[in-house]
Amino acid sequence: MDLKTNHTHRLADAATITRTRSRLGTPSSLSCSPTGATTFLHGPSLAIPRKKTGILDDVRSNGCLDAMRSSSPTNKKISMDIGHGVAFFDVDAAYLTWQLEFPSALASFEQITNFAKGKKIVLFLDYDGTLSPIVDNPDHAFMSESMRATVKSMAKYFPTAIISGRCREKVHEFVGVTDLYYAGSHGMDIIGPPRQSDKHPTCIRSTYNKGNEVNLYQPAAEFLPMIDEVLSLLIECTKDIKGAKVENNKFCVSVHYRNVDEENWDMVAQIVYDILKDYPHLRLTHGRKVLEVRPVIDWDKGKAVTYLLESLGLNEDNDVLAIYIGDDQTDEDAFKVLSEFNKGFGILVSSAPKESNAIYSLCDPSEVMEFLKSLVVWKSISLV
Ligand SMILES: O=P(O)(O)OC[C@H]1O[C@H](O[C@H]2O[C@H](CO)[C@@H](O)[C@H](O)[C@H]2O)[C@H](O)[C@@H](O)[C@@H]1O
Repeated sequence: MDLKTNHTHRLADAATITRTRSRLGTPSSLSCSPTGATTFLHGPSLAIPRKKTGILDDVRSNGCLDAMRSSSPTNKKISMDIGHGVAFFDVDAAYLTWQLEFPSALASFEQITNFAKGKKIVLFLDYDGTLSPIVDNPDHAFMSESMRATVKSMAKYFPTAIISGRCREKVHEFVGVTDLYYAGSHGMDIIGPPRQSDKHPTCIRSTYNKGNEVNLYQPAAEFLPMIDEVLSLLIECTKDIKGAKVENNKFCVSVHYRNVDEENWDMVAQIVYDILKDYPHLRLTHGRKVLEVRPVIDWDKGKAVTYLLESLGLNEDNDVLAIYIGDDQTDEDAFKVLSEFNKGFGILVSSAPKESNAIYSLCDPSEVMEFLKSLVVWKSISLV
């Protein structure tokens, strides 16, 4: 794809910032220099974007706000009068009904292992909301030591890959286990096993931890300058919205609104929409209280799973059982690929009913850990 002919690169374009801000009713006292530095012409006190009724039309009419509201649902506790008072239950009736369609992978463990007998199991694990609980500050989404130990023992028995929306280096740092494959930026930055014959031209053979040979695959490499530009614009244009946080995920950008007052979510969305109007090669997807800006290339977590299976020499193997565990909308692409190509199945981590391409469910990261531990025990016993 020739990006240059269709898009004029601009570094933190002042016009875009000014246009976005004025559309949102940001005071005219705020302007931005071409380098992205903000200048307060009349003092910084007016720097918070204000809403103007009737202006934020796009995000209200295109369903974006609805998607933002419905992202990251949590289970509501239900109360029941049991005679001596009120008892609270962690699961509600709707969740139990939903589990008829998406049975618990723990409750179905025997069924799963019966099916897995004699098969080569490969594990794909999402990070946020799967291995670590969702927390308000993305920089503090740490994994517990017991989860780390569990993932480490998983890797002794099964090829295991972490596939995250975060930048690869960051998720590697969070997980801190070396004997795994890592795919960051929603699968657009993969460190995988060395491949014998490679159809992908942008693969680079390199050495990694312990001097092992690996393959680095970055299918969106040419988008890097564009992503950097948009990152600067997003940081600049959202900086006055209390609670908004822009995260650099290398080949994508996350715009978090979890800590923004709900009445200002439309402003966050409109800023992202307005900026993306100038970038037809970038698109927007929704995550858990986060808007994800990413290249339009035909690549996602599902493609990353296929790529890794190919790299492991297992894509044509009928005895493979790939298990993908994830909680997010972006994990659905991987669930779908596994079902469509009959390579395995997805397990959705959710404490609330949700539509999904997964087959099984788990409630939260603690259940994920229990499931992984059970797999390790089952495998170690079967080897004796
Ligand atoms: O593919 P994942 O590993 O699930 O990454 C998806 C995004 O996860 C992170 O954001 C989410 O988790 C945060 C920490 O719990 C939470 O504060 C945020 O609201 C969630 O959206 C991460 O920060 C993003 O960069 C990832 O894209």
